[in-house]
Amino acid sequence: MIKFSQVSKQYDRTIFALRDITLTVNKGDLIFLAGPSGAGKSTLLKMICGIERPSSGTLTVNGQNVGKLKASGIPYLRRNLGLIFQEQRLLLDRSVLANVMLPLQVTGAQRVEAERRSRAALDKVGLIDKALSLPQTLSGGEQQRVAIARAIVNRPQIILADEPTANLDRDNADHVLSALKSFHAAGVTCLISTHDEQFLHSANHVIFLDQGQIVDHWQNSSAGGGK
Ligand SMILES: Nc1ncnc2c1ncn2[C@@H]1O[C@H](COP(=O)(O)OP(=O)(O)OP(=O)(O)O)[C@@H](O)[C@H]1O
Repeated sequence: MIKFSQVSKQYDRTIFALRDITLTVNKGDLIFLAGPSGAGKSTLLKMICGIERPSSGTLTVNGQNVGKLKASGIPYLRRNLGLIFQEQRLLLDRSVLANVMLPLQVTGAQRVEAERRSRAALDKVGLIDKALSLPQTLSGGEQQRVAIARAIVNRPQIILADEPTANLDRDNADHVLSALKSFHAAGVTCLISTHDEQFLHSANHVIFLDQGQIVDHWQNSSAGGGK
């Protein structure tokens, strides 16, 4: 589904954000990316959705070679991706429901259908009662769950989440984690970067990055996680 073959990314001559990454993500995987600040976690996620391109090596996502995609091919690539990135903030002057409906309206869905699906997405993250509220009246954790609803409303095959629990308290972080796990349980492939020990504690599949390289990769097929 996602295949990195000896992929490196240099932002300039001196900084290797990623170095010689070889990695396969299979359909239905739930993978956490861990590692210190600057390790390359965000860069890896940004390459999968075409925000950044490989400097060398080959990256394919659903059979598409990301390094060779024209700019006009990027929206097509992202059609199958649900993105949860810090930079993609909610529009503060629109209701929660309107925010979640946006991706559907961009792809030309009928308003009634867009609203029905958006309400269903909000229901899944436990926020249907906030549909008509403005985002700033919600807590940080609730806003993050709205961002998750917006990311999944197009029924993506893959969710990419960059530090989805950053700045959240334990309760809200747990809500966010369980929302993501429920999409994984429904068959969605998830890649999640995190510093959150609690996330990692319950994880079955973790890739550790340091200075742009994979330094450890562990996978436990039984429930409960651990090395
Ligand atoms: N747009 C950019 N231009 C130049 N250098 C960048 C850019 N984005 C990231 N870098 C550098 O690339 C390296 C990897 O950064 P990246 O954001 O991928 O790490 P990270 O593991 O996600 O860190 P954090 O946990 O702090 O978010 C760092 O040295 C960073 O300074």
